[in-house]
Amino acid sequence: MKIIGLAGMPGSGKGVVSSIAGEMGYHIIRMGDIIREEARKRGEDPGETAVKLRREHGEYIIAEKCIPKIENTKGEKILIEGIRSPYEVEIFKKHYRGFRIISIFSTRRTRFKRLQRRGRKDDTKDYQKFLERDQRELGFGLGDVIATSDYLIINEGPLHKFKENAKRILKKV
Ligand SMILES: Nc1ncnc2c1ncn2[C@@H]1O[C@H](COP(=O)(O)OP(=O)(O)OP(=O)(O)O)[C@@H](O)[C@H]1O
Repeated sequence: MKIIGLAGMPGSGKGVVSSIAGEMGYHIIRMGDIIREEARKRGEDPGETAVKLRREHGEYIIAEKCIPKIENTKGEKILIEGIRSPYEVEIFKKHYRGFRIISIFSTRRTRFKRLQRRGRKDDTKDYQKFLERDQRELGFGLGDVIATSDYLIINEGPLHKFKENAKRILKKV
């Protein structure tokens, strides 16, 4: 089984890579979906739930919730989108030899512009709010994950180039 973790700050392009991986036959597991599912049950904001879940059940909780989803997957290729902390990397490495992390980097300026354009429900046009979201993600240890990843894709240029790079790296891993 080939299993890859995907990390990057908000707006860096994780969704783009996931959809390419999907086209290549990967089964996609989104850590964000696990948080959103839990937030819905609790009637909370997903940002709040992400912090609370870790506080209540420890740093490993979101990764642990992914394991049964991975085990129930029939496919041979799995991509876990949205790894945020070194604890999560540790769990996946322990369970799956050969687990690799691909990170995506885009500058803050680029990411803010993209998120303004994307306009998903949790996207903001307020730069201060955007910085707060960045800070929350970094607080989970996302910076450490990116700094110690196995592959890095820089996403500052045109979308088609980024997609080409992503495809090449997904094939290489
Ligand atoms: N190179 C690029 N050129 C132009 N637009 C891009 C590029 N890369 C990504 N985008 C667009 O920017 C937006 C953010 O990308 P995407 O949704 O993949 O980010 P993300 O890392 O999944 O963000 P989040 O963590 O907030 O979900 C999307 O609308 C995407 O289509």
